[in-house]
Amino acid sequence: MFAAIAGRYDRLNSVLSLGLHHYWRRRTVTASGLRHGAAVLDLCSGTADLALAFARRTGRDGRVVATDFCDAMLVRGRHKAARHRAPIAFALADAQRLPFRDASFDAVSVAFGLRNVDCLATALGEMYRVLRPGGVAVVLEFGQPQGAVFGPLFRFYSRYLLPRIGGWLSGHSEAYAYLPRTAAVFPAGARFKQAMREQSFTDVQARSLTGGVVYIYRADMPEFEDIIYTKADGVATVSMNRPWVLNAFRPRTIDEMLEAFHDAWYDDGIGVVVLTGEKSNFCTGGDQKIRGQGGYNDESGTPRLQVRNLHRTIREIPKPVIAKVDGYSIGGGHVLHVICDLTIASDRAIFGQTGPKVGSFDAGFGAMYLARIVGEKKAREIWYLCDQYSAEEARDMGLVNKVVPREQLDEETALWCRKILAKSPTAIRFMKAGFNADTDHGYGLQALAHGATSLFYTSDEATEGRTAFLEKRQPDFAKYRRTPW
Ligand SMILES: CC(C)(COP(=O)(O)OP(=O)(O)OC[C@H]1O[C@@H](n2cnc3c(N)ncnc32)[C@H](O)[C@@H]1OP(=O)(O)O)[C@@H](O)C(=O)NCCC(=O)NCCSC(=O)CCC(=O)c1ccccc1C(=O)O
Repeated sequence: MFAAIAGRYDRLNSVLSLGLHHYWRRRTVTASGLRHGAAVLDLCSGTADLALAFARRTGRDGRVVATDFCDAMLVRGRHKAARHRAPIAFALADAQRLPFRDASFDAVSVAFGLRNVDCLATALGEMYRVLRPGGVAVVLEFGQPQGAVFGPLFRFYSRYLLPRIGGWLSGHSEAYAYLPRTAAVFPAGARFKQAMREQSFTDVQARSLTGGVVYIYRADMPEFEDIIYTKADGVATVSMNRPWVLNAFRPRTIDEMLEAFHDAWYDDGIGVVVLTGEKSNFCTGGDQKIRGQGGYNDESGTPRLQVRNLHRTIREIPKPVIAKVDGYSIGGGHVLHVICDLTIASDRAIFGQTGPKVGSFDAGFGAMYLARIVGEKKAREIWYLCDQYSAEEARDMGLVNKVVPREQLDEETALWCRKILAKSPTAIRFMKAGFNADTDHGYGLQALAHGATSLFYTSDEATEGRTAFLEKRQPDFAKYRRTPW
């Protein structure tokens, strides 16, 4: 159908929109806020009008890639780009399976295309995937104008006049009956904003133009790569987002969590922080796959894990931190929930330490504060045996405040947040400081303990633990049992 109308597509766009489509596209480019030199991916480009508008904005140093699943449209776009000497690359591509690497564009745009895809969520997910952190998505799409006069007028135009004029000028009446049909059922406005939020876009905005005939949506790809950080109704949520390793963390993850916690600390609108993990797991501690000879390597290859600062920040932020735990809370991921003020767990949560199995330990708050919570004998059992404990067992030992069925975890956590937010923030702040005071002496111990862990990481014994995990075998520590110092 799209191939059949490609030849007359541009002229019909101008006739049917009374020339407004150029203005709408210019406004879309402006809404993106992009500058010279940016890399833009335009989806469902058709004859490349929006890609051309972007190319004018991003200039010679920029990169614009125009894609469509209809080759006949792209052929027209290619000729047009050549006529305008616009540096645009063209690619045949399905918006639901983009042939581009993760995080490779500053902006992804689409005009009048998303209502044609089979699965909107999949296409939005792909847009999110190829955007780099801090990038922007802009969508231009039809709305459904309301209002006592303009609404019925517009519906009359799109139901009766547009298909006739379109059919008459293009010779393909079905194509121009299809357009108003899909526009009328597209989830415009608030529903589309929600669809974008569900794909983790943040700061989603919608602006209606020409009385609601079209909407421009603009949304951000969060600056963070390893976490999802959101703020709503007085609650900041920090969610670890590396599901392929069950949310195990690397140096960048810890750096980003620190940044998010500091933002929540200084935001007067925030009264509670929720720490959680994406895709049904909390966290499984340090990422053993990037653990080198001296510890957890950052992207430049330097061992540098700011776990000590993160533990301090969770303790010191003058607002309660609630761990919302589903799935595994294991190793360094277990220590994180231990340090949080409160823990709410789903009935499928699993808790435990693994350090002595994988060549690691936390002899700081991970030992001392754990023992304060569950008692000396139990804390020693947890670290020496490295067993796993169910949510009910964790609750029975005082490690978890409440266990709820998985489907109630969000609502229960939100309820606890609301209860806290209704209380005096100063009273809560001083109560937290008072509770902390009892174990604040642990800071020196923590510095020594984490220093010892870093030194331990350089040893053959610790390397055996890590290597055994990666090779999926039991570690052999027998030869490291030496005469005590
Ligand atoms: C959590 C498991 C028990 C889950 O087991 P299972 O259900 O069988 O799933 P798997 O197939 O094992 O996992 C799926 C997939 O994820 C990968 N993965 C899981 N966890 C990690 C991880 N931590 N690092 C890297 N990769 C991980 C796993 O390999 C699979 O991938 P494939 O490619 O498919 O193989 C089990 O997964 C498990 O035991 N995981 C390891 C838990 C662990 O030992 N964590 C590290 C503990 S040490 C630590 O966290 C220190 C860091 C730290 O915080 C610290 C540093 C310095 C001083 C103090 C501290 C401190 O702890 O406070």
